[in-house]
Amino acid sequence: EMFTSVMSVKQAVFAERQLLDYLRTYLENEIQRLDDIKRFFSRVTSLHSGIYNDPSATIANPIVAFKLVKRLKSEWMNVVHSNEAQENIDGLREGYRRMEGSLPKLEDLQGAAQGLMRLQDVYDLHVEGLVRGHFQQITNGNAVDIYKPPVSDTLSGDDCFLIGKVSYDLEDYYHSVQWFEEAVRLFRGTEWSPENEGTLEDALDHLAFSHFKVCRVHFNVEKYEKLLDESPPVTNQSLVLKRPDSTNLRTRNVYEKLCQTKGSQPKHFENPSLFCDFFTNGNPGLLLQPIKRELISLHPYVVLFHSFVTRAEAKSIREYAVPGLRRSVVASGVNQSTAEYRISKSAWLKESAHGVVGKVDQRITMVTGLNVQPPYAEYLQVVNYGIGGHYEPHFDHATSDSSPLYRLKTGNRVATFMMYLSSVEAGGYTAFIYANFSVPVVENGALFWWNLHRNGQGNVDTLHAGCPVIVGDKWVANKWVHEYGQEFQHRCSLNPEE
Ligand SMILES: O=C(O)CCC(=O)C(=O)O
Ligand SMILES: [Fe+2]
Repeated sequence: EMFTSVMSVKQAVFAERQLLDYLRTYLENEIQRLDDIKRFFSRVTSLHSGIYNDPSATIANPIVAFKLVKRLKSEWMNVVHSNEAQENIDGLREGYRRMEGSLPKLEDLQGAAQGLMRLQDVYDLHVEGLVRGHFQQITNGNAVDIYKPPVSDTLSGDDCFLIGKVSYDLEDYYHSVQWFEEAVRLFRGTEWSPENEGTLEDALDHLAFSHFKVCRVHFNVEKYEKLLDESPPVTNQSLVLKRPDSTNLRTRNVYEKLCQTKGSQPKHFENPSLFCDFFTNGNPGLLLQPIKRELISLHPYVVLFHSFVTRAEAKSIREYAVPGLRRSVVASGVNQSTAEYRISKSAWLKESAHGVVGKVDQRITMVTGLNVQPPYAEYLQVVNYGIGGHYEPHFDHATSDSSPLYRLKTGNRVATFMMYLSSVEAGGYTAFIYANFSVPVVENGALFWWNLHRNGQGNVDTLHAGCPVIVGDKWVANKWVHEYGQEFQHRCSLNPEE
């Protein structure tokens, strides 16, 4: 599940370096082997253009005759039946086999392809742009960069073919049509390569079937043949692709808009009850270095603390979490399971005695007044997002009595304290769907909000999401505070309105 965390993808770079070493050895051995054969070839060729030009005279020489017989009986056989080629390829395959455990699996390829398609959808990216390594939207007929990466790469025909194939296998013909069209266009201009999975014919074949599925009419053979013959790229202008509707279309539209923009985040000057200040919470520990507080929203109550952790603290928490990173799970009935809608890896830092984690816990208590010691809060959860990693709209608090969150026996998650432990080049906003605003990743900052009303009911306005990361290695850490132990900080109320 390498694709679920950029951290794990980074490790794949080392695996490929090792493979390069094996391939280099293989190539050197093969070049050596062919050089040896070439030497034999030249030697025998020169005999035939030299002393054998007068065969009757030469063959009479017993030495020459012996050498001819020996060559034909022995040397040719040794050359033709050499095992060296086999030994070389076996060596390469053995090296590859040793590496196999640390190489991506089929699910990683599928996950990475789906990550790209997720970016395409959520940020409304233009496929031709992606193929050229650009993150672009079409606005009034012009391609506009939403992010210009300093380093980039382009996609080949075969890359597009595989992305198309992933969606095709999932019967998602909306995406497969678009990617196969690109594959066809690119395959046309390039030669076959040994590393390719597909060919122009494969791409056309799959494109034709995808078209048929999208249009629900037979893609006529005539058109198909025309596609084969035509040399300029074929983009099917007549076909207007419609993205399949999802069950939660309303939240999807708002969610995607909030990922692309900050939404209707109220400006502080428009709403005087929103403000920024230096905050000590009356705590002597913060007197010398108050926290920069920005009140972002009143309903729900959301606060952003700037520079909540130092860069060094963020780094050591990330490093401390790496060995424990596992595919993130979500509550599913009484259990937990992995889900498409949460693509990341996470680690629970149970050793809160560890210096930095303890210090951060203390600081959360100073700023919020909340008791963050287990079992009144959960261990710190550190999260690293993957390729197009995201967390679709969800509540942090339990919405069903059977939720595994109640195992701590300290009630529901009354509040969330979420720290951004990295910056992100593009994407990855935290979006509050019903509240209609989003917060971009603020490196070393922390977001705080109450999940529950004072009456203990979940506040539906806290529905929130982590938008897909376009480019970057996004890390966050969650401290979820439970109801029990906070009675004096978050007083309860019987008022159904509170
Ligand atoms: O990554 C984000 O911005 C949000 C993460 C989140 O909501 C969560 O981990 O529960
Ligand atoms: Fe959340």
